[in-house]
Amino acid sequence: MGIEETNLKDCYLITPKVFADDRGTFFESFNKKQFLKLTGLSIDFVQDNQSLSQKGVLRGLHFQTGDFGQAKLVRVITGSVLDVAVDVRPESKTFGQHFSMVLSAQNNKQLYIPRGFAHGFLVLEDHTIFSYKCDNYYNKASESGIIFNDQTLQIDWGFSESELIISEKDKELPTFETLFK
Ligand SMILES: Cc1cn([C@H]2C[C@H](O)[C@@H](COP(=O)(O)OP(=O)(O)O[C@H]3O[C@H](C)C(=O)[C@H](O)[C@H]3O)O2)c(=O)[nH]c1=O
Repeated sequence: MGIEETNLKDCYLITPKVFADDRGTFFESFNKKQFLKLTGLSIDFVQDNQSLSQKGVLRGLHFQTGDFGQAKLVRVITGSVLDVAVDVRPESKTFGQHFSMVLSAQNNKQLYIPRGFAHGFLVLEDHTIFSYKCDNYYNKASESGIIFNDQTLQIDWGFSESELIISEKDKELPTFETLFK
């Protein structure tokens, strides 16, 4: 497993070791001991989530507040997404900065997103299955988020807004300024 820290402290890009043979491929999608050895983080995931989306769907930017914050290990099982993690830790040197990366069934890359980050992704092809592990349970009352086209964050999603499929809930998300300034 290869691991590298992104421009955002504690946010890691992981490339699993893939074993290929004439049947296909195999890789360990998570190994707690290896993860601790390479990051120094002892993580206990308690919930796995999965979503299926068509091309143009944008989910996020979401996070849970306070004690209900979630660290996530995200990956794509089929298809591909542009995945985006935003540092929303006010005390962080990279507060308000983001990291984006294409995660796909081809590159098998995963992103570890610590608590205190907002997360979202844009789906790049139909029938994309997105799967992720969370270290805290879903808590609807603590859900928060930032509007995808936030002017402060300036995230380049690569799609025009007319092409996007976004939930009514996500269309109403507040701006970064409203939440943090
Ligand atoms: C997240 C979640 C949702 N739900 C229920 C609530 C809704 O009735 C339904 C769809 O939820 P939502 O529209 O929030 O799903 P996404 O837009 O994919 O939300 C996720 O999208 C971004 C990218 C994330 O990183 C978050 O983990 C998560 O917020 O599933 C649950 O029952 N448990 C859960 O953990």
